[in-house]
Amino acid sequence: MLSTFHRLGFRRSVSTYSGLTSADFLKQKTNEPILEYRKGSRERQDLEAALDYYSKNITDVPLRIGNQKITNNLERKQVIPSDHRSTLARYTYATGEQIQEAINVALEARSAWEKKPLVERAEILLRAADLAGGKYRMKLNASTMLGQGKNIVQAEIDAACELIDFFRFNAVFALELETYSPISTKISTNSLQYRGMEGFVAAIAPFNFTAIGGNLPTAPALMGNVSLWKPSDTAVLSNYIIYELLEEAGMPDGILSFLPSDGPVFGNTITQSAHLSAVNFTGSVPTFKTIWKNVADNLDKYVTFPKLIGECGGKNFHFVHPSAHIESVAAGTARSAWEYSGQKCSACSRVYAPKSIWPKILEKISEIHKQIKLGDVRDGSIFLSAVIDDKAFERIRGYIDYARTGADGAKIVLGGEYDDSTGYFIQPTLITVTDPKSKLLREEMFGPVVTVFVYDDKDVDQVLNSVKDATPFGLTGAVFSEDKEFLYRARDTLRDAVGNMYLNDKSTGSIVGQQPFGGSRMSGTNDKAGGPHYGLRWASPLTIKETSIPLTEWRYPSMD
Ligand SMILES: NC(=O)c1ccc[n+]([C@@H]2O[C@H](COP(=O)([O-])OP(=O)(O)OC[C@H]3O[C@@H](n4cnc5c(N)ncnc54)[C@H](O)[C@@H]3O)[C@@H](O)[C@H]2O)c1
Ligand SMILES: N[C@@H](CCC=O)C(=O)O
Repeated sequence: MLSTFHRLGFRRSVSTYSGLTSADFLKQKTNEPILEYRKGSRERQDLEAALDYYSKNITDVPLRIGNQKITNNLERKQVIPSDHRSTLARYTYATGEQIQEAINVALEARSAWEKKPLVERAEILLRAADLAGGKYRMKLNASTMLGQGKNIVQAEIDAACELIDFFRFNAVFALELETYSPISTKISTNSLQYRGMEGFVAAIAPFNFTAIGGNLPTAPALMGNVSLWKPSDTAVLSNYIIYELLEEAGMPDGILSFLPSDGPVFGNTITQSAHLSAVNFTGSVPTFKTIWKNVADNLDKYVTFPKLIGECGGKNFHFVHPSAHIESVAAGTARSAWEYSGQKCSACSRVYAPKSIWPKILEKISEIHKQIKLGDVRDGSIFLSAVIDDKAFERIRGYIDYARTGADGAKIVLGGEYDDSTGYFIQPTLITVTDPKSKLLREEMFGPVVTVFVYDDKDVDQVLNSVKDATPFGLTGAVFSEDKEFLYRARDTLRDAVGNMYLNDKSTGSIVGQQPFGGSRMSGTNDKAGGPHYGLRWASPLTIKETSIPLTEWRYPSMD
């Protein structure tokens, strides 16, 4: 495989901040290193310059359809959540007609793209990875920090490292798929081609991970598909920077259209097209259900059955056994529940803790809570910043106010304050409840709020069993126990309740190539982005049998 890249002129001369290039990656298959951004370092200075630039300049984001850059209107704004009077970018919504035009352009571009050798498409992603690691790294990080409310490290692990990893691992996993060939015999030569799907893919992205925005349209494109990319309204700028770097990496016109748009207008237009081949969605359960229902309503129209891939929400748990390592429960829970304001689909939002050690855990979490700083994303010392927008602020505030009434035996133990005068700030909050069926333990809040149910130690097995089916979700969960017999029993009991399980570790932080990610039940179709089989979801494999000895006999031997 390496020699193929060298033959194609894949050079080492690219400069990246971490020093790891795609050429190195092909030999080592390692994840993109996370930069530290210490004060005064080169990367910190460059990041601060990029933050300064985007803070002072409003960026215009066009629609991209084929070779057109459409900048009419630009009536919509992406604001900075921690300073919501400041505009980061201006953009416009694609109309239904423009989305239809993008479908036509994509269908036109599809045939030549799908016939290109996979290695040539992979090479574009590998070049894109190097651009993301070098020239574009600070643009990606600064736009993600300002637009999506991430602190330095949260932006770096997402917009730089995870994006780069998606590009590189997807490319290599796809090339590895191609190494399989079916058995051929004396009379027939058999082959399997990982053909792209007939039609177009609609890639619908969430706000919370820039890397997911980049992965949803490009993983299908790698496999020979054409994608309509609909970014989230609150991640338009960072997603467009990915579009630009892909263009620089050699992505031809028409393969990806960039279409900020009203969700229902986009959803209705793509599901009414006979040529929809797949939806690659990441976002909330209600939106995915709407899309699925739209597809069902249009089922008689389609040329091919559209594949529906959706990664959705969660109500992720930390289950603590009396033998658990207390510091690790406290640090893991504070990190998982509060970093990025609990806006990771995998964030811990419910904890089951035994009475015997809960006071010690709470003491440690309280110490952490005292040191945590909430503030503007440009302040390098913050742990978390504002939540994404006014709707999120209202939703999370509603849950905190519910807890404040004392319903379900709720008590706000840490945090509980909020203020949206400058930014959508919500303090990291910890609530205890006495009712194990409380909605605070069942519903996804998607904010920096964790709910704890303290159980009697003698009930540990009964509580473990109840966690299994306590919510409709099945995304992530963690068990903390130094008692290995219990740890593995819990792992087996909770097998259907998660797609990613953590033993003695927090429920967030999956890494491409290390923990392929996705959940089941209402958390999604569990296609494991970042894993070796993800590419298969975007192929419509074609099997070809070529016979060298003509078939002339029609009778079976048994007939004689
Ligand atoms: N499981 C995962 O891998 C994963 C990863 C990230 C986020 N998430 C989930 O995503 C959610 C947060 O993201 P969000 O707030 O951006 O989600 P969302 O459902 O509000 O929006 C997701 C996307 O769908 C679009 N949309 C809205 N209505 C639509 C319609 N009718 N048809 C087509 N598209 C439509 C939105 O504009 C946006 O681009 C949380 O529930 C989180 O758990 C899951
Ligand atoms: N891969 C991420 C979650 C993605 C969803 O938001 C994590 O596990 O931290």
